[in-house]
Amino acid sequence: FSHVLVAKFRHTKLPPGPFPLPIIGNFLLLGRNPHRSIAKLSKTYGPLMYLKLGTVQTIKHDQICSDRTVPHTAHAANHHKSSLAWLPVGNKWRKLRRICKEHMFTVHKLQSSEGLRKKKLQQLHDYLHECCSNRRVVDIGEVAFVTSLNLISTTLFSIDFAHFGSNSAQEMKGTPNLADYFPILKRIDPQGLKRESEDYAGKLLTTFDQITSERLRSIGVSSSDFPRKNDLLQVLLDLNQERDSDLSRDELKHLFLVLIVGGADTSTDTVEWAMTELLSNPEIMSKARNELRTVIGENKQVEESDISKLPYLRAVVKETFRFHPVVLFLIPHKANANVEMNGYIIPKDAQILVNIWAMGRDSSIWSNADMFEPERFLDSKIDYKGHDFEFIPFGSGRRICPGMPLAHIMVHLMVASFIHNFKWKLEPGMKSEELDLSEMFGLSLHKAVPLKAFPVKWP
Ligand code: HEM
Repeated sequence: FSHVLVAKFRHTKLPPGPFPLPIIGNFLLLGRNPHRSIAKLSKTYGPLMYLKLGTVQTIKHDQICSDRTVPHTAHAANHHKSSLAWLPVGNKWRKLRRICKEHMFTVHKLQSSEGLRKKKLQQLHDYLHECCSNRRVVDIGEVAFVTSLNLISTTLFSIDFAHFGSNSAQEMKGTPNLADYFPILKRIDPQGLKRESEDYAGKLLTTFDQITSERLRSIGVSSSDFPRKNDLLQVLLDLNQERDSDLSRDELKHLFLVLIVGGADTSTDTVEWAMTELLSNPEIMSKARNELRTVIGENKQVEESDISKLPYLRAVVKETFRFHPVVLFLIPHKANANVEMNGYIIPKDAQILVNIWAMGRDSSIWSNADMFEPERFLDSKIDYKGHDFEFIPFGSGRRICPGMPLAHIMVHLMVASFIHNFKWKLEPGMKSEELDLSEMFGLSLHKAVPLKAFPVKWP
């Protein structure tokens, strides 16, 4: 195979793309919304395009290679050396993926920890109820973040990581790091993000290690004082004891770090976008709420097994993934050798960005691509499990999101909890058709202006 590539290499060239400026390359073309700028550029240069960003070479294409370009911030606390998200495809990465696939995010393991998540959703409901009684405005993104973080942390180790109304949620939010595109600036660290991440990653890793020590101690003590937990930490410790995996303490804490960081912002932002669209489209909101009323009934909590009985809710979530995918370019992949694509050469070590946002808005794939229409998914078999390549908000193939089964549960149940027993009223003077939909590009694509509204008891 590599011989063919070398031979072809002599006759072919890099994919087309705009002419790069010295040093900064095409960086200025990206602007504040690179997903939109790149989609626009691809109208001129085609679906496979070459961009030079700072000193990193970048290519956008639907086809992928499986290694990663490791961002500057992922070096904090040496996370990149043990992290599922940043390791190249190799034995260590395979071991971690296998543990996630076979022992953590299976239907069976998620069912055993369902009771833990049920409590977190009840807490969300109680908090919304309290805001409703006190006529208090709700920052939907903030509340979704606290809930997402706790849903993940409780699934992992039966512990809450955030509380409604505290700053702990905000402290964990990420900001984009300019240094990722300019390796030359790494030593200067323009935004102080490496230091911040070092601090933040270090604190979390220490916390995870303490939680593990605590659990190991409690396992040795009488079982009536410390009943066995149904969480994934217990599953991993059991595996180690059965010698079915040789996960070191170091690997364990880095695995927890990547699962929390990978899962919290993405799920939060998806829920905030879904709620933004529901509040902007009252008809869609009432269809989704009526379905919940008919299938679940009043004053009954939606359960994980109910998701399969709620086709309209599922269509709303799919449409949110199409219209507002939050991991815009997947997590950038890297070519680990010169690769031929469409007669062009993608050079070894080039960063590969797959513009999921542009795929979701492509009018040659979707009718009324610029409209939020959940109905398009009602009679369609298209799903986001990685087989329908026009719709891959979780990626596809080897690097597909391992947390997708948990994300699927979390996003559906959070949206359902927000709308099941509440109507939502915008702040005085705001109209649904005037809701601000502008985006902020970061680790995951979130709303630039937080969505705030008042819950009102319904009916
Ligand atoms: C709505 C929620 C989520 C979305 C949209 C999402 C999306 C993605 C995407 C697009 C990727 C990269 C795929 C690629 O590069 O080809 C990814 C990777 C990953 N996700 Fe998620 N994700 C979500 C939730 C979660 C959750 C809840 C967890 C864990 C609890 C998680 C853990 C990870 C990890 C560890 C990776 C890296 C996998 C690897 O590199 O091998 N994600 N996710």
